This record gives sequence, C-alpha cells and structure tokens, in this order.
Amino acid sequence: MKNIVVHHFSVTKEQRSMLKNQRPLLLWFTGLSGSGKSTIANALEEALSEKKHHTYILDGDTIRNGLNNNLTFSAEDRSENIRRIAEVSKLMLDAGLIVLAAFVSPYRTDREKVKTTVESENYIEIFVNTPLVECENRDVKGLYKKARKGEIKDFTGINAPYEAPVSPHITIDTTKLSVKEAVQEILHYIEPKLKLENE
Ligand SMILES: Nc1ncnc2c1ncn2[C@@H]1O[C@H](COP(=O)(O)OS(=O)(=O)O)[C@@H](OP(=O)(O)O)[C@H]1O
Ligand SMILES: Nc1ncnc2c1ncn2[C@@H]1O[C@H](COP(=O)(O)OP(=O)(O)O)[C@@H](O)[C@H]1O
Repeated sequence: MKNIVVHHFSVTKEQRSMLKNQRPLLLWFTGLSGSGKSTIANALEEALSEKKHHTYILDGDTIRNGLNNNLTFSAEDRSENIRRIAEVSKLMLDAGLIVLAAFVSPYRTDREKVKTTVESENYIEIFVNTPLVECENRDVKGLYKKARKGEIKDFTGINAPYEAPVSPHITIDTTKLSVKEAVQEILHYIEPKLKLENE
C-alpha cells in the first residue's frame, strides 16, 4: 500500500482541450536511428503550429540528456525509457496538447504499453520505415560507422533488434516520400481526429 490518495482537481481534461480547440493526440514515431523521425516530427509540428494547434515534441536527444540520463540502451533500460515517456505523454495529453514523440522504440511490447497507458484512441503509430541501408548511408551522427567497428554495443539494426510494427496507422518510407509529402500524408490522416466532437 503506497498511502497515496488522488486529489481531484476542478479543471478537467475536456476543459483544457476545449480551450485549445483541439482533441489531444499522441503521434508516436518509431523507426531506426536516421530513419527521419525527428525531421518529419519537426516539419509536422511547424505545419500544425501554422494551423494554430498546440503541440510539443519529445525526442531521444532531449529526453536521454535530461529525464532519462541514467538509462542505457539495454533492452531493460529501453523499456524503462519508453515507460517514462508514455507517462510524460499522458500528462501532456491531459494538458490538452498534441504530442509528437520520436523514439526508436524497437520493441513491440513497449509500444503496446504506450498505447495502453494513453488509451488506444489517443495513440497514432507512425512507422518511419526507412531501410537500414539508407539509414546507414545517411549516418547523420556517425553512429552506424562506430557500431560497425564494434565501438557501440546494442546498436539498433546492427547488433540489437528492431521489431517492425505489425499494423501501424501510418507507414512512411522516406526513400519514396519527401519530408513535405510525409507531412501531408500524416496531416490527411490526423486532421479529422483533431476536431472536437461538437464541431
Ligand atoms: N545503442 C543505440 N541504439 C540506438 N540508438 C542509439 C544507441 N546509442 C545511441 N543512440 C542514439 O540514441 C537515440 C535513440 O534513443 P531512443 O531513446 O529513441 O532509443 S530507444 O527508444 O530507447 O530504443 C538515437 O537517436 P535517433 O537517431 O534520433 O533515433 C541514436 O542517436
Ligand atoms: N524524406 C525524408 N524524410 C525525412 N528525413 C529525410 C528524408 N530524406 C532525407 N532525410 C534526411 O535523413 C536524416 C534523418 O535524420 P533524423 O530526422 O535525425 O532521423 P531520426 O530522428 O529517425 O534519427 C536527416 O538528415 C534528413 O535530412
């Protein structure tokens, strides 16, 4: 028994959502390092901001440098990383925001838990399905080169697994779609879902 009693605050999630004139959603980007998660999330946030939506991006670099700076890339720590991010996302949804979360999140069970934490109707899974060979060619941060030389252990796609989503809401292959086209495809899917029911 934790002896914790939840206090019920007066302003509700619905009121916060109405003030922002949007239905909160979690847009969960998953894919290999260098697949394009952050680039697309950034361009999507720009497009949503132009449409006066209230958004926030959570991504690996910020979270792993702050909140989760005690975690490694072992399977166990990745699960804990994703669990904490799911809890943060839940708070942000409660605040009425559209949350764009960009994490490798290589394990199916961890992504399933995110969906349960925030409730499935609030969760949109976007699989940035860029082939490994392309991610490695880009090697934005030089990490694939290091991983191939054996300097990084547990590197996703090289010596740690990536479990592709089975039925993502949206799949983007960045070798076939430009950033702009990817944003258009995501917007087309989410815009009806962002509307409040009484609109
Ligand atoms: N071992 C290993 N495997 C995968 N990625 C690694 C690793 N070590 C460091 N990095 C860098 O950390 C970013 C991934 O962090 P995430 O928090 O998204 O990973 S995870 O969801 O917990 O699997 C990832 O950033 P992105 O390139 O933005 O995906 C990498 O740059
Ligand atoms: N169609 C595309 N969509 C997204 N990124 C692309 C695309 N084409 C090329 N890129 C490049 O691929 C890289 C993706 O890096 P990044 O967004 O940091 O990936 P991730 O966040 O998945 O690690 C960037 O340098 C980006 O400019």
